[in-house]
Amino acid sequence: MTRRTYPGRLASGGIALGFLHRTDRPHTRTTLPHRTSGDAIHQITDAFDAVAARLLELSTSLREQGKDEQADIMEVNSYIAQDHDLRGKAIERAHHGQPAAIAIRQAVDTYARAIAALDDPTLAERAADVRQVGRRALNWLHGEVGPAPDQPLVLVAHEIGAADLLEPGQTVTAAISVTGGPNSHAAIVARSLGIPLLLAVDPQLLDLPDGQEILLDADRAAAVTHPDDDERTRALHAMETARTRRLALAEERHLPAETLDEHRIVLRANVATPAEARAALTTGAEGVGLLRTELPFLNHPAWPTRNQHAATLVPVLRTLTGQVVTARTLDFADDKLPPFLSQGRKGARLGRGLPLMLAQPEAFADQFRSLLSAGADTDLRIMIPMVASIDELRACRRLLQTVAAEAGVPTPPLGIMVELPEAVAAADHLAREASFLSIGSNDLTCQLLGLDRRDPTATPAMAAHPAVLDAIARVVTAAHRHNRQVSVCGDAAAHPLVTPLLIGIGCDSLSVAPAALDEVRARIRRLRHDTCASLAAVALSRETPEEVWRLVEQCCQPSLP
Ligand SMILES: C=C(OP(=O)(O)O)C(=O)O
Repeated sequence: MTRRTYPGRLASGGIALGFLHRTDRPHTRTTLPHRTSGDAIHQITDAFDAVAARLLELSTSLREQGKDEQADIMEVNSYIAQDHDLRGKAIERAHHGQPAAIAIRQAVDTYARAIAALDDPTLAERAADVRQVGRRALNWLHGEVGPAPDQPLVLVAHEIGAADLLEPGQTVTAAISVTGGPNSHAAIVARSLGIPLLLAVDPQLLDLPDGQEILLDADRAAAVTHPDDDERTRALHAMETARTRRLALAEERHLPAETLDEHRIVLRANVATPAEARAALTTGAEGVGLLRTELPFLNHPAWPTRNQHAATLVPVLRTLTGQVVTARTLDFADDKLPPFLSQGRKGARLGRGLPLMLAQPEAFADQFRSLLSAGADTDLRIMIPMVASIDELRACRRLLQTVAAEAGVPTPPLGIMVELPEAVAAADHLAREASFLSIGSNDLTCQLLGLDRRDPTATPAMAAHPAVLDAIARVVTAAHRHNRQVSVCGDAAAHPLVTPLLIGIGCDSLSVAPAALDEVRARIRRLRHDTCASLAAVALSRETPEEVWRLVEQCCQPSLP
């Protein structure tokens, strides 16, 4: 028994112990058991039908348990298994004489590769879903959908899928994957279930036999085979502590996000789907601080029409009836350009969302029309991304006023995202005319520090860089001079080393992922606003983010449950 450590990249933290179970062992048999009596074409159809039905069953059972976000993911996977294009590609190969398993494998590869080639990180993750569906179809053909062992499992795969983590009748304590990204569905599900997930491990791990004990240790971002007794005890203890902590944080949901010296912070959620909107309300969000509207259109062939906007907006806004909803207009930026904008634009400054939208006033007006109508039962606010100048804000307002007048409804509050250095420089003018300001710390940090958003060093903690803090402080001062509220809706709002600084600088509101709401609320409730203000003042005089992180660690680390 050799002990070995496999380092990786953490996509979901925690410590867990369990027995290795590989979910995607290669099929070695050349002949298939007779799952179906028909030819290859029938086998393909039956395999995809069986997978679609299984995933739908899984989705229904998750929905019955109130796990809507996970249910939605399974439902989407089931639609992939029903996709005519995908099946068609496999059937075409079968027509040319290929056996069902090979036809499915090749069709799935081609389909997934075509999606991944769009060079968009979000779609690359959808390609992973297609491969998972393909793997399930192949498993079905090989008769390998039996129940998993009744033990605490550490799932291991070349590429873990969300459905692997959700399969009922098994206890998954952790998962390890050779490939996959931190934004994959598997990573989202792992984080929402509190299952530690390690990515980018050495593929040699795949050669280990099922059933051997394996430890996933977030502190070391590593998996360890044959852990010793001390490691085992520590892991079991950490697992129990994490479970108790999640329950304790949830106990505070009904309490306001207020510091010990009674400074109130408005705590909202960032959402894009109805499932996230439901999760936000369940976890006590005071409405939505950022509704991302562009995500459904990243693979869209043309500017979305009014009806296409409505199809995506109505379900999520219906969930949010009566709530504050800060809806951001389409934000097609360099790192998320749909095909109809990407040609020849890579890296070009024009790739930023707002100039593109203003160059298409009819497309822009269509989104306003849909928002006004779909959001009629919400407390709707509209937010413009990537604003660089007062002229841009005025152009947006004129268009919104025209659309609202046509519809015979009042013009909703119109605010801006501050995520460009130009907006920081023009903060005073912008604050005078915008109804509210929201700091997009993800982009602003990268813009100010010259980082690419896909750069692994572009972490939310980098918002503690004194240059970024200084920019945020300027925006807050300008906004408060004009009685405008400032929110932060980038990921830094939820980072333990940045939240106290944002509160200390004077941000009025934080908007975070629904999964982070309990933790951020509990953190706010254990901070003092006056301490945060002194801390922020000192941080602004420091030179590096490392110095600021140390400062926060020393004076402002509340002990959460
Ligand atoms: C919230 C932000 O926008 P995005 O949706 O691009 O992350 C941001 O940049 O901080």
